Amino acid sequence: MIELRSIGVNFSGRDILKEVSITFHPGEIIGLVAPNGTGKSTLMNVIMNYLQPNSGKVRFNNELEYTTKKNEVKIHKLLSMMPDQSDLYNHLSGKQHLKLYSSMWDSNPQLIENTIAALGMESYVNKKTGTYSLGMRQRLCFAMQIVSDTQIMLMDEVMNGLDPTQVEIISQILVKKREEGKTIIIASHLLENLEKYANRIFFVKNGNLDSTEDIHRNLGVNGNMVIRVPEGTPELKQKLSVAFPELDIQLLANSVILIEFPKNESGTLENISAFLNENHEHQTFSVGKMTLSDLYSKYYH
Ligand SMILES: Nc1ncnc2c1ncn2[C@@H]1O[C@H](COP(=O)(O)OP(=O)(O)OP(=O)(O)O)[C@@H](O)[C@H]1O
Repeated sequence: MIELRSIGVNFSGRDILKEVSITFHPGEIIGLVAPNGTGKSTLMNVIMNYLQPNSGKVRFNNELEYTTKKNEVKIHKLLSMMPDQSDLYNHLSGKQHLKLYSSMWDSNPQLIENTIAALGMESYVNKKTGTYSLGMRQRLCFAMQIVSDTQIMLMDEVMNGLDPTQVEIISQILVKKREEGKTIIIASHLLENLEKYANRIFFVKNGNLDSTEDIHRNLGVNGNMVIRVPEGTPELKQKLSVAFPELDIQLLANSVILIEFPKNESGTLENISAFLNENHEHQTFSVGKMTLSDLYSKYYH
């Protein structure tokens, strides 16, 4: 269990984290989501004690804090941060890296073979990592953390550079680790993927961690539906806003227009469909439940 108590981090007069208080439990996958440069890595660095916060404390399992070097050693037995690809030694093989992590955390050596098999690394794990592709290096970094078998695992962009099959395999391993009672914190920009396995997701904004549950409630968008109009233009958005002033309508950077409406208002859907058919020649549009990406666009708009 990790308890963050009023964590504050300030860089050059800018609050990156503001009095953040939150508890993460065993058997939970936590998703951290935010635009680049918002504070996700900063939060992880505070949990690792790579960065001392300006205020507040982190407490582990109701007893341990970073008050002494001895405590730090104890905490780092419970905790691991997924290594970065730049941490790999090009002259060592994947297997040597796995053995290193296994011995550093004194975990069950059987986990090495199990993880190699689960991630399909058999064909290259004995080769030097200097010969690996980006995806192979990323898989190895993930495997190293899995082999460490720590109670708490922090992962920054775990799915970086992985193909869809690998993303699926790693997602399944994460779910399995959660079932074993691990606490896993993942910073990711792959929202659709995160939504599949995260128990709680937080958006970081203005130094705060806001749960998507709270955001749904506060924005009053629970159960809302969304119409997505591809190839939207500022003119079409303007026309829609005039015709439906009561609705939230956004033109996103990728030229998609998002029109949000409450689920039970089928009349609204019919009116918008009719309007689009009249004003948006030869283009299709789709209707669906509001996704995490939609919420993200709305929240960071
Ligand atoms: N040691 C530091 N000194 C000064 N500013 C820093 C330091 N570390 C991070 N920052 C700043 O704090 C902000 C948050 O950085 P952070 O690395 O936590 O972002 P992030 O959300 O993880 O971004 P990304 O998605 O790009 O990884 C950024 O503006 C960054 O420039």
